[in-house]
Amino acid sequence: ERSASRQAKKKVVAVVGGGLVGALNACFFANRGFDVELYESREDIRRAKVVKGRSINLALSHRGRQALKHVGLEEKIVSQGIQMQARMIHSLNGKQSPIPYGKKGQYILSVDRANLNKELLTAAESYPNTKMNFDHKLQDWNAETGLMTFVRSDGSKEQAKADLIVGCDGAFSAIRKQFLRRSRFDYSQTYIPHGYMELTMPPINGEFAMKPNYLHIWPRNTFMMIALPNLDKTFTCTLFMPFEEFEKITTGDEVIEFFQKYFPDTIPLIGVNTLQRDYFRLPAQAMVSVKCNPYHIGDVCVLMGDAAHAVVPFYGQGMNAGFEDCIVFDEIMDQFNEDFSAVLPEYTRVRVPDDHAIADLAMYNYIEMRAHVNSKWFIFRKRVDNILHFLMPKTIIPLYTMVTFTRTRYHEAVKQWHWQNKVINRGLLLSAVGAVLGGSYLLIKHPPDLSKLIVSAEEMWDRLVALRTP
Ligand SMILES: Cc1cc2nc3c(=O)[nH]c(=O)nc-3n(C[C@H](O)[C@H](O)[C@H](O)COP(=O)(O)OP(=O)(O)OC[C@H]3O[C@@H](n4cnc5c(N)ncnc54)[C@H](O)[C@@H]3O)c2cc1C
Ligand SMILES: Cc1cnn(-c2ccc(OCc3ccccc3)c(C(=O)O)c2)c1-c1ccc(Cl)c(F)c1
Repeated sequence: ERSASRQAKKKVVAVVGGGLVGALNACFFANRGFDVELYESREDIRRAKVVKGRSINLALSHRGRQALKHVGLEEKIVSQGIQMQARMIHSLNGKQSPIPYGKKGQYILSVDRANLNKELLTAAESYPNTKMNFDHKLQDWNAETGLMTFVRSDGSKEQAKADLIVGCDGAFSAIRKQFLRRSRFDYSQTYIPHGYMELTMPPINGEFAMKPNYLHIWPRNTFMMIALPNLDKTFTCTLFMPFEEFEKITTGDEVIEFFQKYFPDTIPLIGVNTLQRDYFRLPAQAMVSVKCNPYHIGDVCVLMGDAAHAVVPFYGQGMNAGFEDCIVFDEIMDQFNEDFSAVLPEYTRVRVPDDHAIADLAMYNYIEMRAHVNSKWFIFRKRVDNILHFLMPKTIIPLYTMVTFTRTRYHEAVKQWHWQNKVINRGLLLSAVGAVLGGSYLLIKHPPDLSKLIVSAEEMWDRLVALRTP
């Protein structure tokens, strides 16, 4: 009877959304001994027949790896990823310039999205206290009672209750809908004018078409393209371009014309037919940035991952930020002894500033890259970053390094970056003033003999004229 009462005390946590963050979160809560009910609208992607489509990949970096480490999955996922040890910047003339991230051993990983999701679902399912409910699309839920209504693909409905509902149902979250009906809930969403399209770069003679251990980037201001390697020796290229530009390209010839103009080196690597086939396979997809606050309702519901903060993909941090949400929540559960009425408000207080900061940083990167960044500028900026970091490793840490290779809180990385910019600008100003003062001192101290100067200038002019006269 004691065990029954203990059994009765076990709380039920409903994780809505079995994507990357939901599946990982199920592991975190199952690890704590909760009864976890995972609800996912899609069928079990592990059972779906292997459709040899395009493999979509993502950049996994430190924050995401730390979350995987918490549930013992880091080694497994890292072993199935491909290291990208530097950026490879492709110039218009075909020149490739590798730029290290900074220190040796600092690399990001290209991981396959579907494979990662499957591994996380399998890990969640391995806990005896976790139940997987596929083909369960949340339709509505009640913030007072915690009662959820799910609809199945056969049209039938099911209801379920939980002590805690964790909304991990992505950028267009159904869980978040209830939040929107409540007062003092801040919400903003921004669609950017760019869309994205994924293209596959096949192997050439069974080998990678380009060097595999790099994040390949073609920065062309308005147009940008990146390529991440896959285990099957293909690259998944993502083309970012304004929708109005996508709409101008309507024929196979126009695709080649466009790539000839902006990404000429990729045509022989992707192949004309593959390029024309892939380009028209799917329309360009939209990118949305979502910010909201608070992330919780009472002690009943909390949002995590894209449901809480969808970010534009120009920092490669969306999944990493969502994975870090899981660690932060878990740490607060320890601090407040799993008391949801204290944990949820604290999670909002701690996490909102950081997720808003990465949303802003990703948008800043998008605007900066769209406006200024071609290959020369990209190379210049990153080389300056690396030199300053080398000269003053404790004072100047590139923003990308803080975001990608540390768990510095996102909003603190932004503060540090602003402070560093001030120091650098002040340093530049001082050295400019010093040069002017020093120069003028020398001119006053040792005035040049102007007559000699004029003679030598006249002599130079005569020589130039002589050169030009046949
Ligand atoms: C082009 C592009 C490139 C990106 N590149 C990177 C990158 O390099 N690195 C990185 O870290 N991030 C990247 N991201 C971001 C990353 O994809 C997302 O941050 C991540 O997928 C968020 O995971 P999530 O689980 O919160 O949401 P999702 O992955 O969207 O999962 C949500 C899940 O909820 C389910 N669901 C939805 N509605 C319901 C419902 N009503 N009931 C039940 N289930 C529901 C969905 O079926 C899905 O399985 C990129 C995003 C894009 C668009
Ligand atoms: C998937 C992924 C992982 N990281 N990054 C990333 C993003 C931005 C970066 O710098 C911005 C900058 C360069 C030069 C000047 C200002 C800002 C760097 C970098 O520093 O290498 C790396 C991406 C990515 C995603 C989309 C596009 Cl379009 C892209 F190019 C890269």
